[in-house]
Amino acid sequence: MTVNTQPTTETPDPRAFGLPLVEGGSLPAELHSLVSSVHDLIDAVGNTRADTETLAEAAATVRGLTDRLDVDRRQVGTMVTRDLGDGTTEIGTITNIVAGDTNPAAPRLALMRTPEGMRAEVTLNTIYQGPPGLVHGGWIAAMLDQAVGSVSSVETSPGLTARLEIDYRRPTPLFTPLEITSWVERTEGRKVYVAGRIRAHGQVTAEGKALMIRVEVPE
Ligand SMILES: CCCCCCCCCC(=O)SCCNC(=O)CCNC(=O)[C@H](O)C(C)(C)COP(=O)(O)OP(=O)(O)OC[C@H]1O[C@@H](n2cnc3c(N)ncnc32)[C@H](O)[C@@H]1OP(=O)(O)O
Repeated sequence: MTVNTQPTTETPDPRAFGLPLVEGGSLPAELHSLVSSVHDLIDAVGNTRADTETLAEAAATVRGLTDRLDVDRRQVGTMVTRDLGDGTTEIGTITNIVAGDTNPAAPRLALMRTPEGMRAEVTLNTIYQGPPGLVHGGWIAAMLDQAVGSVSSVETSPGLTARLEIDYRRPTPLFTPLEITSWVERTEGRKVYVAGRIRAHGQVTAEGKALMIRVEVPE
């Protein structure tokens, strides 16, 4: 078995595959503000006990806004650059459910590069609830998938998750700062073995191990 411990960095340009690429810094402040407002709206809708008249009025208002916004859609697969805090950038889909800049359902997980791999802090509201007051187990897996996928992409080259294994060590609380870290353990050709961890109050709540398969880019 050949073990390559010196990953190569080669990020293909998505435009070569017909995918639009947007500079993250070029997204207007008004769009960020809209995404943030709709994020808060989702939380409010999920928890409201408003009277039926208010609910009906809100539904009509939201329907009207949807119709106004849904006139000029981005192409599916639109990519965006994101600053990783160390002078490097990564490229990901703009509506990525975990980290997408324009996805109001995303918790805005901003992974930054560290000497060990990647790290993010996030505090989750009831949009991500599974058991009472706790983060949904599938969402924990989604966040770890993103964290390991991102570190694999940045430290080697973009790939897809072939295998993901999660150990749920303790309940992961809502409304609590969570620290998410990820790192590359080793690479073997196209196979990248990665791992990640979620901590709350310094205690590990979940750990993940994954196998990423680097995408073969045609010449
Ligand atoms: C870009 C910016 C940051 C992005 C972050 C994104 C994070 C989110 C990541 C995701 O959620 S990806 C979406 C979920 N994953 C998928 O949809 C992948 C679906 N599976 C596939 O498309 C293919 O199975 C895959 C590309 C993973 C592999 O297919 P290939 O045909 O390219 O590879 P192949 O099947 O020949 O396997 C290559 C090697 O990996 C091994 N392998 C593949 N799947 C495996 C598996 N499940 N378990 C163990 N080993 C596996 C396989 O045995 C082989 O080993 P050897 O080279 O030693 O022979």
